[in-house]
Amino acid sequence: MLTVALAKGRTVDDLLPLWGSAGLPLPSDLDDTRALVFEVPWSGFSPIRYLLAKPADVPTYVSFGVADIGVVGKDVLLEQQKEMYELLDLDVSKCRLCVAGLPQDYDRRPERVATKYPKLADAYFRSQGQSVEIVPLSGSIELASVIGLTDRIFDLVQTGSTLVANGLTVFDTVYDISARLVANRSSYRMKNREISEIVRRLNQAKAVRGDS
Ligand SMILES: Nc1ncnc2c1ncn2[C@@H]1O[C@H](COP(=O)(O)OP(=O)(O)OP(=O)(O)O)[C@@H](O)[C@H]1O
Ligand SMILES: O=P(O)(O)OC[C@H]1O[C@H](OP(=O)(O)OP(=O)(O)O)[C@H](O)[C@@H]1O
Repeated sequence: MLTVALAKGRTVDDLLPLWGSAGLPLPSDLDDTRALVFEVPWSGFSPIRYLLAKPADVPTYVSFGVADIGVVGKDVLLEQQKEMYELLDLDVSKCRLCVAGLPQDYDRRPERVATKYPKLADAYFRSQGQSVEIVPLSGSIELASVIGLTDRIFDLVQTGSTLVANGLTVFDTVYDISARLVANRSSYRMKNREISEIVRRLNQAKAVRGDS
C-alpha cells in the first residue's frame, strides 16, 4: 500500500485533473462524502490510500512517514522546512507570495506585517534590513491592512482580485508558488517502484498538457 497525503481544498481540486490524465487511480466520490481516507486499487501496483489533510498538516504526515508521498503548496513547504524530498513541480495552484499594502503606505517604513507565513515574512523583512513586528493570522489576511492593524501583508496573490477589492496593491513579489509532489525519505527508497512510476506518469501528463 502506498499512502498519499493530499492538501484538501484548492490543491486537490486543481491536482485531480492532472492526476487523472496521468492515468493514476482517482478517489471517486470525493465531493459526496465527509470521508478523509480513500483506498483505490492500482492495476499492476500496490493500491493507493489517499489521505485528505489540511494543507498545513501535509508535511507532518509525510515527514513522520505515515504518508509516503504528498501534494502540497510550495508556500507551506518553504514556511515549515521539514525533512523530505521534493520530487516534482506540478504546475498547478500557481500563485505568488507577495508583500502588499495600501498604496499610500508604499513609501513609509513598514512597522507591522500580517501573515500566515511568519517565518518567511520575518526572513524577508530582515533581508531588507527592516525590523518589523509580525502579526500571525490564519486567513483573510487582507483584512488586517484594510482596518489598520498592520501596514503590510505578506500573502498569496493569484488574480489580484482580493487585493483590488480591498484597495490594496502589490509592493514586492517574493516567491513563485505552485503545488509540489513530496516524498518521505525512507519511503522513497522502500517504495521506489510506485513512487517513480507516479513521477514518470505525472511528468508525461505535464508534457502533454504543456503541448496542448
Ligand atoms: N488564490 C490562490 N490561487 C492559487 N493557489 C492558491 C491560492 N491561494 C492559495 N493557493 C495555494 O493553494 C494552497 C491551499 O490554499 P487554500 O486556500 O485552499 O488553503 P488554506 O486556506 O491554507 O486552507 P485551510 O484554511 O482550509 O487550512 C496554498 O497553500 C497555496 O499553495
Ligand atoms: O489574488 P486572488 O486570486 O484574489 O487570490 C488571493 C487570495 O486567495 C487566498 O485566500 P483564500 O481564498 O485561500 O482564503 P483565506 O484568506 O481564508 O486563506 C489568498 O490568501 C488571498 O486572499
